[in-house]
Amino acid sequence: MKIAIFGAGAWGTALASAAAARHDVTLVARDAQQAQAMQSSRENQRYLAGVALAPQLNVVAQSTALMPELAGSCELAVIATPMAGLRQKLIELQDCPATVAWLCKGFELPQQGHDGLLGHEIRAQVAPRLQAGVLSGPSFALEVARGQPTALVAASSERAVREALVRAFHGANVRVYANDDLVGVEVGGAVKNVLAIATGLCDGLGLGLNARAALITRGLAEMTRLGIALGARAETFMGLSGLGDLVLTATGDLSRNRQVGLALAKGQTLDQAVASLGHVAEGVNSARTVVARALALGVDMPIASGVVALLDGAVTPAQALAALMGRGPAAEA
Ligand SMILES: NC(=O)C1=CN([C@@H]2O[C@H](COP(=O)(O)OP(=O)(O)OC[C@H]3O[C@@H](n4cnc5c(N)ncnc54)[C@H](O)[C@@H]3O)[C@@H](O)[C@H]2O)C=CC1
Ligand SMILES: O=C(CO)COP(=O)(O)O
Repeated sequence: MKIAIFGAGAWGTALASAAAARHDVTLVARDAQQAQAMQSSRENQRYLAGVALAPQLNVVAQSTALMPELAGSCELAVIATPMAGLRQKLIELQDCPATVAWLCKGFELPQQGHDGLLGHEIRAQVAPRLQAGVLSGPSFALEVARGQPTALVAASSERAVREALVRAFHGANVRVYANDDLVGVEVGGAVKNVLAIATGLCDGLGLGLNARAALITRGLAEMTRLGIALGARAETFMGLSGLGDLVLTATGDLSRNRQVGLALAKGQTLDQAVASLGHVAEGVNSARTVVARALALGVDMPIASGVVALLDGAVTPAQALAALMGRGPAAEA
C-alpha cells in the first residue's frame, strides 16, 4: 500500500516508521532541513530522539510541487500535524482521490464567528467530498516507535476508510480496531488531553491516589456527557479512544498534557510549562473550546472548567481544587 504521511512530529514519525516495514511509506516534513537530517541520520532528533527510523522509510520535504503528485498517487494520505494545521492540510487535500485520515486529537482554536471545531466538522466545511476518518487511541509515539504493543481505533462513518486504516497499520505490534462512531472517538481524544492536565496538577500537588482515581472517573463522566450531546454513542467512551486514552494520558509521564499539569503544580507559568515541552500539548489549546461547547449544549463539566480557570490565570491550583471540592453533594451520573 502506498502511504503519504504529512507531518514529521513525534507521532507522524513513529507511525510512518512502524508502517514502513510493510508498506511504501513517504513521510513529509514541513522543514526542509529536518527532512534532510532525518533522511541522512535515520533519526528524528528534534521530535523523537534515540529511535532509529525503519531503513525503508522515505523522508521528503514538503513542497507545493510535490503535494499534487503525492496526493494523486498514494492510496492513503495521513495528516499528522497538530490540530492547528488540520484545516489547511484538508484544504490542500480536498480533491485527493485517496483515503484521508488525521491523527490529531483536539478542537481547533475558535475561528471568526464560531467556537472551535473537531476534525470531522472541519472536514465537512472544507473537504466534504473526501473519504476520511481519524486514527486515535492510547498510543505514546515513543512506545510505538520502539515496537511496543499498542491498540488503536480507526474511526469513520465510511467502511472503506476504516478498512484502509486497518490494512495500513494493523500489524505484529499494533492492533487497529474499527469504530463507526467518529464523533465519539474524536471527543474522547480531545477531552482526555484537558483531563490529563487536571490529573498532572493533582499528582503534582501530591493530592494522592484517591484524588487521581476520582478525577479520572468523574472526568470520564464529563467526556461522555459532552460526547452524547454532540451525537456520540455512550459505549464509545468505555473503549480505547475514551477510557483507554484517558487512563494512558492522565497517568503516563510520557504525556505532554500531564507534564503541563505537573509543571503548573510546581509553580511554573503556563508559558514556561508549554515552552519547556518542545512539543504540542493539545489540551492547552482545546480546554476553552471544550468548556464553551459544553456550555452551549447545557453540559456540566466542572473539571474542564477548573482547568480553563487555571490556564487563564483566574485561579491558583489551590483555588481550583477548593472550587471542585466545595460543590454540593450530587448523584453519581
Ligand atoms: N505524540 C504522541 O504520542 C501522539 C500524538 N497525537 C496527536 O498527534 C498530533 C501531532 O502530535 P505530535 O506529532 O506528537 O506533535 P509534535 O509536537 O511532536 O510535532 C508537531 C509537528 O507538526 C508540525 N507543525 C506544528 N504546527 C503546525 C502547523 N500549524 N501546520 C503544520 N504543521 C505543524 C511541526 O513542525 C512538527 O513536525 C497532535 O494532535 C497530538 O495530540 C496522537 C497520538 C499520539
Ligand atoms: O495522545 C497521546 C497518547 O494517546 C499523547 O498524549 P500527549 O499529547 O499528552 O502526549
